[in-house]
Amino acid sequence: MSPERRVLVHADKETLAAAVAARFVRKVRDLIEEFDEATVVLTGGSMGIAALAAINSSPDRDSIDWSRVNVWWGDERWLPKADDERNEKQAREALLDHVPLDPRRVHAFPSSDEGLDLDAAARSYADELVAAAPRNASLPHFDITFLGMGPDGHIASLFPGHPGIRVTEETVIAVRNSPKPPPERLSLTLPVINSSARVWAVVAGSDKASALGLTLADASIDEVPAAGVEGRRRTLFFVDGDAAAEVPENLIDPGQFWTGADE
Ligand SMILES: O=C(O)[C@H](O)[C@@H](O)[C@H](O)[C@H](O)COP(=O)(O)O
Repeated sequence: MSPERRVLVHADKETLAAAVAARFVRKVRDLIEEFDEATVVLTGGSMGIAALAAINSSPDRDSIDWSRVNVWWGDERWLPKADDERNEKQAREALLDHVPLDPRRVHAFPSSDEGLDLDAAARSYADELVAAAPRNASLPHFDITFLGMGPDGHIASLFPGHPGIRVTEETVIAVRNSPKPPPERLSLTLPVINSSARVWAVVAGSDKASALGLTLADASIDEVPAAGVEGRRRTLFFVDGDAAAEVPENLIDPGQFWTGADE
């Protein structure tokens, strides 16, 4: 495992979500102070949304200047805009609707009721990424990319055994036949996820233990997509005790007490 990857274990889902929230608030505040903005990429799934809800209930939530935060998504479920299962809708309800974001900085994936087909929607989000990229770059600078992980080791909508995990020429892909409903989705590709300065994977539950163990043992990305995740500066796996069951002892950081030079 790369030395830049760390596993931080927390007792249960609640303390895990609260720890992620505290670190997020601190880091985003620092980024805005230093660079005048911060860019985060959100995910769906239970822990991705639980982390957002924990940020919302953090006593320090309002210490962030939310008008300087840029929001993107790592993947989206191909559903109508108002569908309760859309990652965007869940993120809005958990956090985004409760903080004073600048709507022009919130970049949701297209929804299935906007008149685009799935492939056109992927191209449209790819164009949006290019449009937001600084000069001489092809992607925005992502500071923190959140990921959840499925029991099969999928991240975003990159599933084991699907060709999407190997796509490097595109930034956004249309996903069909997803084993996790709904079958049609949109996803950033692995190189885009890994372009992020920090990747924060939030993983809880005993059903994730085996995939997490394989991820940290550098399994093949065709079998365990999460094994390919690596932020440019730091990759943190925030996990609960149940998910950590198959993580070798020597890879477990002194937990929540670890603070790197750049978190
Ligand atoms: O749209 C989605 O479903 C996700 O973005 C997906 O990648 C999710 O993060 C994992 O499946 C983990 O989800 P759970 O935490 O619910 O297991």
